[in-house]
Amino acid sequence: MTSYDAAPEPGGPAGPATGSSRVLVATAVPAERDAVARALATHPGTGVDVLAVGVGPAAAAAGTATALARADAAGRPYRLVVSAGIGGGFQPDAAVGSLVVADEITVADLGAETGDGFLPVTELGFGAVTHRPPPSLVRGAADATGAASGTVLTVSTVTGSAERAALLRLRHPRALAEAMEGFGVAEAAALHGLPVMEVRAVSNAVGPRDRDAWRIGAALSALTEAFGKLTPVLEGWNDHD
Ligand SMILES: O=C(O)c1cccc(C(=O)CC[C@H]2O[C@@H](n3cnc4c(=O)[nH]cnc43)[C@H](O)[C@@H]2O)c1
Repeated sequence: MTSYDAAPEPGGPAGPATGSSRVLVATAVPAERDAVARALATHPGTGVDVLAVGVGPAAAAAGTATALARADAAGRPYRLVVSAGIGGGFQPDAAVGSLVVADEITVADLGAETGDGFLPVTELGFGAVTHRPPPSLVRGAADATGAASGTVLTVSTVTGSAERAALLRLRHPRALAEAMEGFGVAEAAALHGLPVMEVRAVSNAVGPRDRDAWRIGAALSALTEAFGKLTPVLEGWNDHD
């Protein structure tokens, strides 16, 4: 079953009888949702739902948590959550049009500025800044799609300068891409005790803002192609890490 924009209604149509086979894919915007849905349409009966939950970590966390709670209440819980969409790629490691699977989902700007630099919220004694997807799932996804695996950063502000891009890479040397939802989706999944992964098709280079250079169409096509290969991996994966 593929859902659009709202969480599946409790007791609603379609979907497998048992809840344990279900996977939730959360995108930011409808164009990304539709790109994933095009691939899911070639794999009918998968039990993979895709929702557009909004742009940014707060909308992503709220929308994902709501979908997970509704599914629980309906007695048809999800077993895996995927954050997916387009993203910025750090050059030269993640070229425009390429695919990145996160082995770490890290929020880059949750913390405090101090006289000695940025302190992540964990160093202030709170919360988390990183979620780690199951290694076997990351490997399976990367093998199936040809994606590179590395850290995907979650930012509330799209990077717009070479200086900021360089600073992010200095703080996160394994970062391949940045986007705006992964950490929010991961926090919602963690709240429900579920594993999470993130897949990004690179639409633009992280760096000086040049919106005309964003290759959104190519990235959305790459996302569709990726989910064509990824869907059997999501279906077949079991949490035995
Ligand atoms: O204008 C369109 O047609 C269109 C179609 C699909 C998606 C978009 C977006 O603007 C999606 C915003 C979404 O993309 C992520 N993103 C993409 N590049 C970056 C980046 O360099 N830094 C951070 N985030 C990026 C992000 O997750 C946004 O939610 C437009």
